[in-house]
Amino acid sequence: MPNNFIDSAARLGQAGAANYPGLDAWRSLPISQQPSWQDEDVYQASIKDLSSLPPLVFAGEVDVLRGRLAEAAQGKAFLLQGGDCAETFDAATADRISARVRTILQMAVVLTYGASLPVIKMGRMAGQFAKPRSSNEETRDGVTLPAYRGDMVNGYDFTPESRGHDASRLVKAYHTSASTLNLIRAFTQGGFADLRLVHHWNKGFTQNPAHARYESLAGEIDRAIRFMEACGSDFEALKRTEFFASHEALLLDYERALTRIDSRTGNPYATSGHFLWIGERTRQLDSAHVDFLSRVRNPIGVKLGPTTSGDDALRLIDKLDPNREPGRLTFITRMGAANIREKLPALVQKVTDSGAQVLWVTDPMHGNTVTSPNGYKTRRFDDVIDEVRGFFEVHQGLGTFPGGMHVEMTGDDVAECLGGADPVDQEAFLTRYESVCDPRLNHMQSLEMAFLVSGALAQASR
Ligand SMILES: O=C[C@H](O)[C@H](O)COP(=O)(O)O
Ligand SMILES: C=C(OP(=O)(O)O)C(=O)O
Ligand SMILES: [Mn+2]
Repeated sequence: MPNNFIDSAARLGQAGAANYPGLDAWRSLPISQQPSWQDEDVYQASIKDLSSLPPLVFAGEVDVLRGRLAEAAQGKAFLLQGGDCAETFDAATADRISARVRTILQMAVVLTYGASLPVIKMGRMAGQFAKPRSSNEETRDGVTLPAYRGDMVNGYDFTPESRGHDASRLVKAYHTSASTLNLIRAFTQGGFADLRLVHHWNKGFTQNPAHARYESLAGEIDRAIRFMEACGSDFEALKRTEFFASHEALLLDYERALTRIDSRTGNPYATSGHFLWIGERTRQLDSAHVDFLSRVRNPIGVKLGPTTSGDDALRLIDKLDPNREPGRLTFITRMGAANIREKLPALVQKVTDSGAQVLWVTDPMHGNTVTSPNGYKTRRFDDVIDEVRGFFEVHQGLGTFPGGMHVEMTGDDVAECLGGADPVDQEAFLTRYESVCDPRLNHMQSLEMAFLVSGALAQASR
């Protein structure tokens, strides 16, 4: 992340946020997917703590990201957004975080090299701790308990104690986000992301076809760097990289308590992450989530599923991006491979005709979830790739820019999605399925996807 934001950090004030007009309007609007905290005192104390803790991100960084996303909306950059479906407190370790960051860096290199286009790197990381669920409850062997809603709300263990909604977890989520972000900043600014380590990022991952292909690409990059160095170029820009943090803005009490006023501009910023998105389940026009996110200056996203109409999209633009500011609003479509070619064109056409310039991103995960015959929530790699292909085809057909990709992935060698070049089968789920919510692409499947997308992106950016 850029280093020149100390000033805005000092200026981000909590005092002003307490009375800022409109920031609490959401409280009187319909709201869904919120916890029922079991202890009011713990809840009040947690919100008080969060309100006085330092911001996790700074307004200046958020503004930089808005600028980068504006470039993507104009076809001059590509957004790569990836990470766990649900981060957990236990997995916030150096090894797990570095594997994920490395995988995103590797995917970004593949995309940048293949398409000659800047790639904006963004983790579903350092705050992705709250989950919307289809059902409030989960039943196992005749026992029914509250559903797991992310580590910010309750525990994954299937016991009544663990599944109770405990507001002290809000504060733990903040601190876990802070330490995750600290490590990400150290990695991406402190030498780990130096492009001269392009080979090194591949170390420690299992040998597989994508690994081998990556090695050969890394060799080409090495040669190009050595050539440029021999020509006397100083590669300061290659030594570090920007990396942004994002999560679904689901628990509005948490988001509101971390909202601060930037005294440079007097505008409110959600400081829990650089980029926040509204989920498919909470994007109703007159809902609390849409209202709250309409009032912060961060770039924001909205997930759009297959039932979204062109009018829904236009109304969301009017509410969330009334000034039609490129970079402000990202539509993350998650139609499903079977629907995208049929449903996406009308949506994109309507938005384009309205003159709005949103950033279009594909989430090829959430419309392609199935249950495996042996009972695991999974996705077929081929369906995921098919949705990405459909996304590129639709945009190519309309002359619009396919500006990014949003994936649930990890740097670990898990078995959660079926298929890939070194195919994962359902038997592997028995020993290597680790996700507490949705299935993620493993390291190799993530790299493989980057290789498949880089060709399509090269064509789109020509
Ligand atoms: O990540 C997205 C949702 O939280 C998740 O897909 C919901 O899953 P469920 O249908 O098992 O509740
Ligand atoms: C909840 C999620 O997705 P969606 O809102 O698209 O279902 C998610 O991204 O984890
Ligand atoms: Mn998910």
